[in-house]
Amino acid sequence: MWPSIITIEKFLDDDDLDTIQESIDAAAFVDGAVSAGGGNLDVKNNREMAAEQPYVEIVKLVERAIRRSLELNFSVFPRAITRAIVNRYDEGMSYGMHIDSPVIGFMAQQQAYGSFGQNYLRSDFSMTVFLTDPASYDGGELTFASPWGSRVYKLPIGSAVIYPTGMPHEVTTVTRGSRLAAILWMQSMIRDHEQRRQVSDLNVLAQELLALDRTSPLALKARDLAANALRLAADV
Ligand SMILES: O=C(O)CCC(=O)C(=O)O
Ligand SMILES: [Fe+2]
Repeated sequence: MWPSIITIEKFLDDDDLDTIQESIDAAAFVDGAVSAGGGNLDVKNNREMAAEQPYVEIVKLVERAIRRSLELNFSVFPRAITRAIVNRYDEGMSYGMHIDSPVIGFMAQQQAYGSFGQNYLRSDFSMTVFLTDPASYDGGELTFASPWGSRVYKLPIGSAVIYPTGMPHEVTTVTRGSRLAAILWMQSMIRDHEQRRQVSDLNVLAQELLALDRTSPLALKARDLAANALRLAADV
């Protein structure tokens, strides 16, 4: 069964967003074709931030936000993440229905960093962090062809959506303004979706019991169970 699509409100805080806006204003953008994977070149029409200083600042903030998000860590259990891409869709741009590469780096024409096979990452989850106020653009909806039907996401600035990477998705044409987002891929410590869900439920339960009473024997038992379940399942 597919894992569900997760949304995280205020994934980035106001300070992060202020710094990011300064970086965006200072940045140069190049053709997004440089990172089109697995035969998606024909449907990809967007731009992405050049790999220069303002971009490095954004990558740092996004990574810090990943580390501090309990919700993300206890649902994805990230083992490795790609560097974020900051993409941009101006009026008339879109990314047609596609699926992302199952292994980032594998058969990549443009991004062959290092020797062959280095830096491969199994993409269990994809993530979009919205960097534009939705009132300032029309269109640009991240839309999934999910097993539960079509699902549309156009979230507030600073919010994020995380989805299982195999799920077909598109970004519809922007018809007014510009839509910017940071996107990245994550490999989970736990490959199997059902097993990951179990470990996740246990860890969330333990957190909730500990929040009620950090010293209750029940909470401590749940903590140990959750930790041991993760230790058993984690492939690190
Ligand atoms: O901009 C987005 O929200 C998603 C972009 C995307 O699907 C991709 O780059 O593979
Ligand atoms: Fe995609």
